[in-house]
Amino acid sequence: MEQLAEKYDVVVIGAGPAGTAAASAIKSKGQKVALVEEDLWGGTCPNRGCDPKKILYTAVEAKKRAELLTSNGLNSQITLDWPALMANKRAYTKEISPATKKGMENSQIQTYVGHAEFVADTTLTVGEQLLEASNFVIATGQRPALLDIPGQEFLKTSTDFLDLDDMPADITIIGGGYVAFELAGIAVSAGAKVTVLVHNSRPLKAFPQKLVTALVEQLSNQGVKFVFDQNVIEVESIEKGYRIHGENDYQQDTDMVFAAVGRQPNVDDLGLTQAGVEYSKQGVIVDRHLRSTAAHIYAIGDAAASPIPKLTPVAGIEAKYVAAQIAGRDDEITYPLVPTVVFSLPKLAQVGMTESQAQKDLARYQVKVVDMSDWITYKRQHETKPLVQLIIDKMSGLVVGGACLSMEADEMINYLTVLIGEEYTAKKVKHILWSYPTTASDLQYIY
Ligand SMILES: Cc1cc2nc3c(=O)[nH]c(=O)nc-3n(C[C@H](O)[C@H](O)[C@H](O)COP(=O)(O)OP(=O)(O)OC[C@H]3O[C@@H](n4cnc5c(N)ncnc54)[C@H](O)[C@@H]3O)c2cc1C
Ligand SMILES: NC(=O)c1ccc[n+]([C@@H]2O[C@H](COP(=O)([O-])OP(=O)(O)OC[C@H]3O[C@@H](n4cnc5c(N)ncnc54)[C@H](O)[C@@H]3O)[C@@H](O)[C@H]2O)c1
Repeated sequence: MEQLAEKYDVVVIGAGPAGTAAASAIKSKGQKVALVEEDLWGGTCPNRGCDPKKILYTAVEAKKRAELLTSNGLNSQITLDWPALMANKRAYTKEISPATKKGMENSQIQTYVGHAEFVADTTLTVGEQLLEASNFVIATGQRPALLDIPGQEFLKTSTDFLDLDDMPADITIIGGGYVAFELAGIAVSAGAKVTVLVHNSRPLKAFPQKLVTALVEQLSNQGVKFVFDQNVIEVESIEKGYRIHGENDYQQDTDMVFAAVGRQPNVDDLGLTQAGVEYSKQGVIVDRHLRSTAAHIYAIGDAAASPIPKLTPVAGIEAKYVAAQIAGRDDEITYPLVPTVVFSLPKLAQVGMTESQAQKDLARYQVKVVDMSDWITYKRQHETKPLVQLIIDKMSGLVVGGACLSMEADEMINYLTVLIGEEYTAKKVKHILWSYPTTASDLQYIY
């Protein structure tokens, strides 16, 4: 007997920040919505990404700030208690999945547990269940990429790191992006010997060279060993831990190896071909309306191959946009400025025009780097070489891009996001009465 399909206006696949926000926004517009999740409700960010990382980082940050004040007013030696810190993290994350699912159900969103797979362009299966809808939203996110090398099975990922029972004595991280720099900072602070293997000589490529070089220097001073221009070709299991083999006879033994070499979209086992949805290595191919090649199927968040940083606030904006599109709006998506922070030691943040974009037109743009070491904020904290970089449009005099390396970079970048986005002139910034002495009051010296 043929199985009857449950019918919805919209089925959303994936209950991460993108999918939950989309389902809520679509429901609030009066549509009948189902949301499918095969793993943890809430997705990557609160379960194995931003939030657990930030919980671990909060202790790391406190330790770092205390260390900077040692001999300058603080005496005690602070060490991280990894198992207790992990218990603190788990106390937070264990509530996320059930609470998120319940929250969706309380909003009258129909929830399904299992793997969604299209069987036609209007129908998908979740286990034995058939779901039919007029519109679909693919919000399936990404998973850590691994390396296609012998010993691939020994590689751990950021997900494993953020749930380690104990911090190993010696870890190696392969990669030179966000994850590598964040995990390195946490691990070295927790007492591990850390090696970062980068396959080229330019880590954190999207960030300004000078600030990245300063970050590498500061992490190195804290004990992180960076090895550049080294391609890993094999990971071998040995009696105690692993032996990493690289090109040119490079060899190194370690207790645990983490791959931090990017993320790959969860699109390959979704039955997309049956639905007429095209995809690439970057994710579901979408137009400026976030519509896939099947016009009634949208893709948002990390699963979409849109040219915008893959971050939680971006997923949220795309979710609300798609809900409005499904409800009848037809404008192209526009993004506000997207600030981004690498939570390392110290933090590295950026917003707006980048250094490499400015360098293509130096007749128009000025790149200005300011060393903030002598300012009260950084003197009192005893920070090593805090830097800020501004990109200034010489024609208008406006700041159009900013980057910052310091323990205050996350807050500084939020201020810059507002000032750049709202096109504040230097005169206007200097006219604002900021509370003093704070990160915000430093803005008057930068502009
Ligand atoms: C270690 C780490 C740290 C990060 N830190 C930050 C940060 O500090 N700030 C920031 O803004 N961003 C950060 N990010 C990025 C952020 O987590 C993502 O951008 C965000 O989670 C994307 O949301 P999403 O809903 O698109 O995808 P996800 O959160 O990945 O959710 C997708 C969901 O879809 C489900 N799914 C997949 N396939 C199917 C299927 N076929 N059927 C049913 N369900 C399916 C998955 O199980 C998952 O729950 C970090 C990421 C990582 C890995
Ligand atoms: N604070 C944050 O906002 C935050 C934190 C973590 C992750 N994220 C998100 O997750 C994404 C993934 O982070 P990530 O660090 O894994 O990726 P990434 O894209 O930031 O960096 C990947 C790194 O791996 C290197 N690499 C690529 N292929 C390689 C190979 N075959 N061998 C060796 N090295 C290789 C790249 O050169 C690069 O240095 C980020 O782009 C971001 O969207 C955000």
